[in-house]
Amino acid sequence: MLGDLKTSLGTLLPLIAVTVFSSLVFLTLLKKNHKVKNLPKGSLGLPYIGETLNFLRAQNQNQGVEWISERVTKYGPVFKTSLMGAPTVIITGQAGNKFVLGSDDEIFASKQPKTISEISGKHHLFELTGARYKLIKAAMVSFLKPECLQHYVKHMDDLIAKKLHSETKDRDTVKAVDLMKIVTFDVACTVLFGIHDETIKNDLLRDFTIAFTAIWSLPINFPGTHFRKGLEARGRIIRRMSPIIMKKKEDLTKGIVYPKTDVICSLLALTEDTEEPITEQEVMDNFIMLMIASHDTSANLLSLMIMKLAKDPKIYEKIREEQLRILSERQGANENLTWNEIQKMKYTWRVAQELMRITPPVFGSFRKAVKDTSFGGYDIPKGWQVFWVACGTHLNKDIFDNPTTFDPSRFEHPLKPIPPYAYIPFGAGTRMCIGNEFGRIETLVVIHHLVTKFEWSLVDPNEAIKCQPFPYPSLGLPINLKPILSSSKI
Ligand code: HEM
Repeated sequence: MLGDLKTSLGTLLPLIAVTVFSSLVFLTLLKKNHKVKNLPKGSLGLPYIGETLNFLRAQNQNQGVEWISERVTKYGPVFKTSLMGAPTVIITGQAGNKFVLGSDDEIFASKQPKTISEISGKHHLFELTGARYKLIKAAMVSFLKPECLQHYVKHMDDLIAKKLHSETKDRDTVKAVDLMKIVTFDVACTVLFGIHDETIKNDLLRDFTIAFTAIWSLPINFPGTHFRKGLEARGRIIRRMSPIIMKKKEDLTKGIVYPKTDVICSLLALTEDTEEPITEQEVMDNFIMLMIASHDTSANLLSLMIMKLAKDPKIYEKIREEQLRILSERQGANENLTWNEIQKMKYTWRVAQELMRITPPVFGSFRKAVKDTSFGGYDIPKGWQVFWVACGTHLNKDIFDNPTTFDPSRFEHPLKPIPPYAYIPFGAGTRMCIGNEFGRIETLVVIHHLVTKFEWSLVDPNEAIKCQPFPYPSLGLPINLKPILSSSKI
């Protein structure tokens, strides 16, 4: 992000133009709101830039929670700021989460920063509302619901075991973040999208890596910027994927594949059932969006788990015990994990839940007020952004006792029930994550293979976390990895 600013003087010229133009838009938005009497307290900072750089700097230093809590202390749980070029109201707390996440499209539209919509496209779930949103979401959910996913456990298990083996073979040290990104990308390509060709997968991974970086840059379309490189990567992804999508369409008509074969097929199958058939553009944009939504989030959770397990041998041992017990109770000659075995991984998942409580992969997300509304006694003008954050409830001592203590057992026997909209690593309400079950299975299978086959230690036990915007170890988490040779049934 700051690298973009430094590239060259040439880069700054379009930035100035964008800033001047956007400042005018920004001032117009504010002017329009002159009738609004009671805006939340807080600072809008400079026009357009607002408090963006300050916020991103805090995120980069893993101080996002502190950035929010300083303002909550100063202004209260609902406060105004300006982020990513637009006036923004940040709403914290359980009632606030319920208001933002529980409201429908008529009050808040799902709204992503320009970089996301330009790179992932404008025809996917995050950008859609109304009947089209429901239709496309239903097609994806038909593949992602547990009843369907349980048929893919064996496939995922095979893929993950092979990938972990091939990527760590003859290596004493690996960067765990890269390893997890490679594994989750491979699973998404193969299981979600039915792409099996290794060369295509490698090319796609290269371009998606460029696209991921561009999503968190300044939206300056100029040679050399991350954003321009991201748009070029999008072009290459489209050229590579078009023939694959066309072929699946033909195969679907011939009955060679069927809607539940993968997510692309389930989207293409919509063509026959709707008055307004699904377009290739819609399939493409939803493919790109889903790849972005599914891959980095799970890789992030897994990287944090690898870090936690290396730092806390007691938790590593308890998870390993659970996983070995599952293997020892296995009947017959089955070599693969089963759906039932996944359901037995209760402690392992509680560790993941507790990690996502303290360090959620998704810090928060934007909405846009579709009409004037109000919350907590303050007005929220039409056109303003609203930002919900997980930390407002995840670290609240009235909801979670000793909120900074890492204690997976709080998800086993909670002393008091967790209220709705308080634990939200996957969001909540209408726009709640539809891939949570896929993410859960993938995480548990990877951890199963890691703890039953490997021991590892951190190269730098003091490695810091940096939010980019996901909270990744800043050096990519290099680990010394050692295979465990003695376990039976492994
Ligand atoms: C640990 C893994 C994951 C985490 C922490 C996570 C988190 C989230 C969160 C917080 C949201 C809500 C965003 C908002 O309200 O603006 C969301 C939405 C979404 N996620 Fe996930 N996610 C994960 C894995 C996945 C996977 C594996 C997939 C796909 C297979 C996926 C697909 C989606 C989609 C499509 C949405 C948008 C839903 C909608 O707008 O209706 N996610 N995710």
